[in-house]
Amino acid sequence: MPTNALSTGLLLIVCLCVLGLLAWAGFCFVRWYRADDETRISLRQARRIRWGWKRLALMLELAVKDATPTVLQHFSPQETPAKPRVLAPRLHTEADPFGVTVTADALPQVGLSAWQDANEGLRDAWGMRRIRISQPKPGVIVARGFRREPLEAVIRSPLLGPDGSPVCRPGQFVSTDDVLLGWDEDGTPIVLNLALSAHALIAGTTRSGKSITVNTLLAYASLMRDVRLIVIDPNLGAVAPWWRTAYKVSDSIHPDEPTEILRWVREEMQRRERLFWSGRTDRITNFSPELPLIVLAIDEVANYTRHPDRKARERFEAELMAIASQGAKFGIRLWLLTQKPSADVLTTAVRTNLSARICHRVDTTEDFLHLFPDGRELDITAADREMPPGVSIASVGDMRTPVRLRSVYLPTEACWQINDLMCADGLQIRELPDHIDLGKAA
Ligand SMILES: Nc1ncnc2c1ncn2[C@@H]1O[C@H](COP(=O)(O)OP(=O)(O)OP(=O)(O)O)[C@@H](O)[C@H]1O
Repeated sequence: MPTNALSTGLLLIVCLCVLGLLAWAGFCFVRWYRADDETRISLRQARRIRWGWKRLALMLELAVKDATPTVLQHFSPQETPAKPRVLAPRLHTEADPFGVTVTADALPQVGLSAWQDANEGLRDAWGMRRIRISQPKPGVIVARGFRREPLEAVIRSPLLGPDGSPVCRPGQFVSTDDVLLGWDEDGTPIVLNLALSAHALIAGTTRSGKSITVNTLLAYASLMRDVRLIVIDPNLGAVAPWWRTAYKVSDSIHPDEPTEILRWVREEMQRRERLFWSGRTDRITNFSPELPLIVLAIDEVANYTRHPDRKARERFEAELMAIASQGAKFGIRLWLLTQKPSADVLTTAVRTNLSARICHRVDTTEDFLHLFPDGRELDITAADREMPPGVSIASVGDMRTPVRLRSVYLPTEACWQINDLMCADGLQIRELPDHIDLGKAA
């Protein structure tokens, strides 16, 4: 029966619409549920942007009026001419912790310059602190709205939940996973891939945020099942939370004990050399628990390279140089931390091998130039007293130019909690040093 077929068809369409709506509602709920507090605020803002868009586009001359009659209007018997239609660019919004990214179609006569002219109006109407407008390809306009400045925000590490306790588990990561170091001033995530990266240098005066930055690195390295962590730290600051689980540790102030560790690393490099023959390769790129990537972090490296015991200092520097120049291809990643990156702390030969650079606030332009030799040509500097803790100038991975980076916030207390999880999982390999009594410390 045709009527029956019609009603079945209608019912099917209604069912499909309801299913579509349910799927959409489910998607929105999951997105909302998984978002952090700041992203939820941005999600609300994104909704407001979409709802008020047509009116706003017209007011800011980002819409065009089209007087061409539609097919229906063309054949309708009206005497009066058809009302022009408002054509506003189609929008796609994406929320993140810093604001909303709006991607829009460019219309004829409403291109990049029209959007740039409307920048102030958009900023006020959308309630943003600033909007960066770009045209990544012809026909597409991107308006990146910032509710808050990425460099001013305190951004919790993704390893922590909303209450600040760890939401990670031991062995969760591998060395090829990206480590989120932080965000640049445009809200772009800055990530580091330990397996693909090389050695690194982190500099900054006291209280500039070096430890918080290195906490992230040490935490991820500890949670990676194909990474072995070695930490040398005369201040017992960065190493303390990882003391019980790191493969090798030293808090010695004299260079001899660290030199022994470096020697072991070098011997390991020699052991790995035969893999080049069997694997017909010139570098190790695949890591596993049997052949782990070795992350070797040395805090306050100046303590060793400027130690008054000249012979001991030279032995340390010789080993360090060998690892810096040859270690990367054997699967060693050297991370050196120093307050002052000057030539008497690290020789140019060592420094040139540390290709990833993170420079927190430093005292002088010379210090900055030691990390970024072409720093005078950059319009950013870390020799800036106003630079807040946790912000640095960074160049990691295949970045072409250095960026301002706000490190994610992973406090030392949270590192201890992560390490407690590792110990509970049976990964403890040593006790805390004799003189440390956790009961008393608590
Ligand atoms: N990414 C960050 N987000 C928010 N606050 C930060 C961040 N980094 C550092 N801070 C703040 O700055 C303080 C000092 O940071 P941190 O201990 O890392 O400095 P440091 O350079 O290691 O100092 P020192 O050399 O004295 O150990 C922290 O206690 C914290 O309050």
